[in-house]
Amino acid sequence: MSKPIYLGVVGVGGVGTAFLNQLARLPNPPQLVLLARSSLTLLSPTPSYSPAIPAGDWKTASAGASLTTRPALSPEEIAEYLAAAPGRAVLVDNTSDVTLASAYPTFLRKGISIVTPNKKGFSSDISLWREIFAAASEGRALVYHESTVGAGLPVISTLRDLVATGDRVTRIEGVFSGTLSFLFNTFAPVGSSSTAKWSEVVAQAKELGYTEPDPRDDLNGMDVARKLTILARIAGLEVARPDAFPIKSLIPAELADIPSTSEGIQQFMSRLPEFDGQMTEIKESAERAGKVVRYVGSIDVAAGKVNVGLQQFDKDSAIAGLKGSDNIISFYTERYGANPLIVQGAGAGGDVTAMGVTADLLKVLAILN
Ligand SMILES: NC(=O)C1=CN([C@@H]2O[C@H](COP(=O)(O)OP(=O)(O)OC[C@H]3O[C@@H](n4cnc5c(N)ncnc54)[C@H](OP(=O)(O)O)[C@@H]3O)[C@@H](O)[C@H]2O)C=CC1
Ligand SMILES: N[C@@H](CC=O)C(=O)O
Ligand code: NA
Repeated sequence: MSKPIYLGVVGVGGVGTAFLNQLARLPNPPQLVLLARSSLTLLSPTPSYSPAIPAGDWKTASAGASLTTRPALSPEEIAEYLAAAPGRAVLVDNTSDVTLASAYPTFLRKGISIVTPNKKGFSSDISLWREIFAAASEGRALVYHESTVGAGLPVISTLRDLVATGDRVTRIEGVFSGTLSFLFNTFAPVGSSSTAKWSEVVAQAKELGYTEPDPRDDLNGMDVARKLTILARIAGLEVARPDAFPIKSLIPAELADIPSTSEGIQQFMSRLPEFDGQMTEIKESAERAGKVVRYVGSIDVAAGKVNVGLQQFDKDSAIAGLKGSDNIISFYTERYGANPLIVQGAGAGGDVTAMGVTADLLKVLAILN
């Protein structure tokens, strides 16, 4: 019989909640011993690390006496708790927190594997990227982050397989943001006219759980830049930082300096309608050319160049015809020649993102067991 594996989960927002629901339905789930949000941590008592936290019913269980409740713990305290568990441990980070992501090397050196949709660890300064993978081999721990690009779509695994099997990836291009795909597909659809205002569609994307916790991280292009940074690094380019190349921002200059606090986000959303005209002009300029505008990215591996921004497309092109929050990612490689390997489907949303996280966890469990 395989030994129990101990699981810590941080973040219970849109993705975290969907992940916990999927975890609760697994036939042989790991022991959930730590569950944290920004203000609260729920722990199985030491030294037994038992009872486990019920993944599907943690809110009710948190009111009972059998679990320990603490305020927020530091990443180092979480790592210490998980490292002292009586078996291998895995941390699932369902936040977008940069401090936690910066502490992945600490977890990995202690032998704690990481599964996460959080882009920050893999797309910040390249020194953190290097430290993460060095720490993983030092601690014989695993790092899986499929949902950092294209949510649950098999983008990272596909690219890693291409590289590991010796194919030469020459170019990666497409639509990498579920939010921006939804915004343009709704605001400037092909085949029908839309009267929706830009700010209304942004509010809808936020409501549907497609945006980053601060929607400006989508609108300023940084979320796409982070995804391209991750893919470029896997393809072999040493991208120093996610802002190492030009990025087109869709944030009105007047709103760029509002702070990224919850009040700041509210203020941004309530002032966005004042600037709807700017996006209408971008949409109408494409219409005058008989085209539609979309937000795309590309990596030219041979030339070492990354591009992120708006582009006009023919109405019968694959990118113009995307629906909902769909991403489309084309891999041009030596083996695939002129016909790229294409991955397409929903690129944002709690359930599809959690699918990538849960599938990664299953891969880690299969290796650790
Ligand atoms: N939504 C999507 O479609 C996709 C999301 N992702 C990534 O998934 C991650 C989560 O996104 P999403 O669920 O939408 O975000 P949410 O804002 O819905 O949830 C974030 C969660 O993280 C918690 N949190 C934030 N900071 C900390 C911290 N320092 N310590 C403990 N908990 C913290 C929040 O706590 P509290 O509950 O107390 O506020 C909240 O529970 C992000 O990295 C995002 O980029 C990736 C692909 C797609
Ligand atoms: N906000 C992101 C979520 C997935 O990474 C997006 O819209 O693509
Ligand atoms: Na993915």
